Amino acid sequence: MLIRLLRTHLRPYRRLLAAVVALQFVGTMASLYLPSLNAEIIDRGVAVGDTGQIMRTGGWMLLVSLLQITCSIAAVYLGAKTAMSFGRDVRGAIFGHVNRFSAREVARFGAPSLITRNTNDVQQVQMLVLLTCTMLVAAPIMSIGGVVMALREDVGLSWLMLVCVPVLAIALGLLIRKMVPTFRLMQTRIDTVNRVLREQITGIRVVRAFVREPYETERFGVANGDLTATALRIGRLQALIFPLVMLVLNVSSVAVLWFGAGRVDSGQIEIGALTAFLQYLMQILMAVMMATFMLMMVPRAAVCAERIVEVLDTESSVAPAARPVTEVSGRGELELRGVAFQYPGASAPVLHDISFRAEPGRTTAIIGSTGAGKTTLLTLIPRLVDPTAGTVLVDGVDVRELAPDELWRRIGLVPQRPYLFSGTVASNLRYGNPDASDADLWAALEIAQAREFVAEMPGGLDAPIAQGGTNVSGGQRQRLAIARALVRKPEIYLFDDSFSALDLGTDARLRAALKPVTAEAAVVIVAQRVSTIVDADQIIVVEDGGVVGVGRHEELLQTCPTYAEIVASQQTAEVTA
Ligand SMILES: Nc1ncnc2c1ncn2[C@@H]1O[C@H](COP(=O)(O)OP(=O)(O)OP(=O)(O)O)[C@@H](O)[C@H]1O
Repeated sequence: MLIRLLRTHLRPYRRLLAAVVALQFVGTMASLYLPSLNAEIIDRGVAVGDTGQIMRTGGWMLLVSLLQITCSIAAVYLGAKTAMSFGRDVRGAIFGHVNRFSAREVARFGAPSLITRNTNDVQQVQMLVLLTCTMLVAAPIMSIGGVVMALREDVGLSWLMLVCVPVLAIALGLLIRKMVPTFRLMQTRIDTVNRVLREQITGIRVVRAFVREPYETERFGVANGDLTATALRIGRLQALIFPLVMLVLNVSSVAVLWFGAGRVDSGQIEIGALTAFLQYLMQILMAVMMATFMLMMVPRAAVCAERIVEVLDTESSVAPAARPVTEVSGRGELELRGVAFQYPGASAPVLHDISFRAEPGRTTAIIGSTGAGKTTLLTLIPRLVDPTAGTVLVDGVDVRELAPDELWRRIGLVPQRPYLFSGTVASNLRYGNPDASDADLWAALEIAQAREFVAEMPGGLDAPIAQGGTNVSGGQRQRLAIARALVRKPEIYLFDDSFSALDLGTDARLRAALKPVTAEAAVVIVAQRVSTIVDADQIIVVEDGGVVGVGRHEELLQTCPTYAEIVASQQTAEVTA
């Protein structure tokens, strides 16, 4: 998965990567050259008092150092650029893919996990790319080159490398092996913290109303504590890495000096060569450490890549047809034919054998007890989910065959719990029609009975709206959502209990104002209140997921006991109230 993700999303940066590799190569070669120049300056210059040699070799050292530094800086910069671009592309790909998900896939992953995958998980893989860009070439060249150069300086001390390098590699390897199982747990625990945090923030009013702060604090404390415990477990092991490397480096230095001193005394090696040998050994050990860091990142990045690819590989259950219909003639006639729907994991369908037709210029109302399946039914029309059986047709075309844009262009949905985006009143109203003029917005607000309160808001159309519309009342949010749908001028209006938060007078005025605007459109209204739908051209009575009555108000009072019961219960409630 990791390789696949890297291959796909690093492909556009092949040239950049090639430049990083080339710079790394030159920079590392320069690093490898420096200790031998060091040996030369000591043995041929300092030891024999040859100032000319010191100047010449010193000059070379300066040039080589400059080259090494320049290459390193450029490689790090270009490596970071590659990693950042990679991260941006993967985040964009996930965002675009999730955008096409149906409610089913979103529910499967859960919003907090989708957010973690698109942020923290991408960041982990991005860090691996950054580290790889910085060390992929440097580590192997430095270790192999270091061995070759060290042997050139003194073969007699080579056995020291055979001891120190494997000791460090094995010790680091053991540490990493202990860390790997914790990485997956770490990502899952980040998911959990995000979930609890999100629930607490979105449900803050309920938390307050039910005085559940202590409970929520404890719940967050547990999730937070678990995450910290996992991070600490990794941290404890990581904390051992640096001291371990330092220990091996120091012991190796002492060993080289100990054994090297004897060889210098007996004239088998010069002092400069001994210094160079020591530097090469340090370089090799540092390269081993760099490689270890990279290897340490790989398992965590692999877990994250797996989680990212899982999202990217998930096909939307409402994916468009291979050859979608892009042009449909008609005015937006809606038809449901034998539609059934079952939620994943549910034991029985929530809707079964639903058939009706909603014609342009007519209002179709759907009424039924709570939980009867009314909202579920509406979600099938714009393909938020697809039916498990039967067909939804718009102008005679199965919505699964229609190009998504063509379908959504025709539909204006006002959901039961409308969502407003952070921005302004105007940006929310223009959400489905960015070209709408201010006059269009005010006209829609007038119909939605929202003109007055928007005019009173500081800034009017430019008044700020908080994320989710939390700075306006439930009824105002509903009216803004209705205005947003009106600005769109769709052919099919779907109102899901959109008038429930309005008082009876506003409800009646709004419906009266809607009539001329929606005269040409097919209007489907889900409602709880009989008064909202009493004059509908057609009322569909839904009970336990099935249609138990179709007709006008008076007709249904005679023919449909469920409807008569709903009407009677609401009349009784009014009288008692
Ligand atoms: N995401 C879901 N997963 C599983 N079951 C669900 C889901 N959403 C709704 N249901 C179930 O489907 C049934 C129909 O729900 P739906 O929201 O469509 O009813 P409704 O008629 O709109 O109710 P209300 O009038 O209270 O809004 C209910 O029993 C509900 O518990």
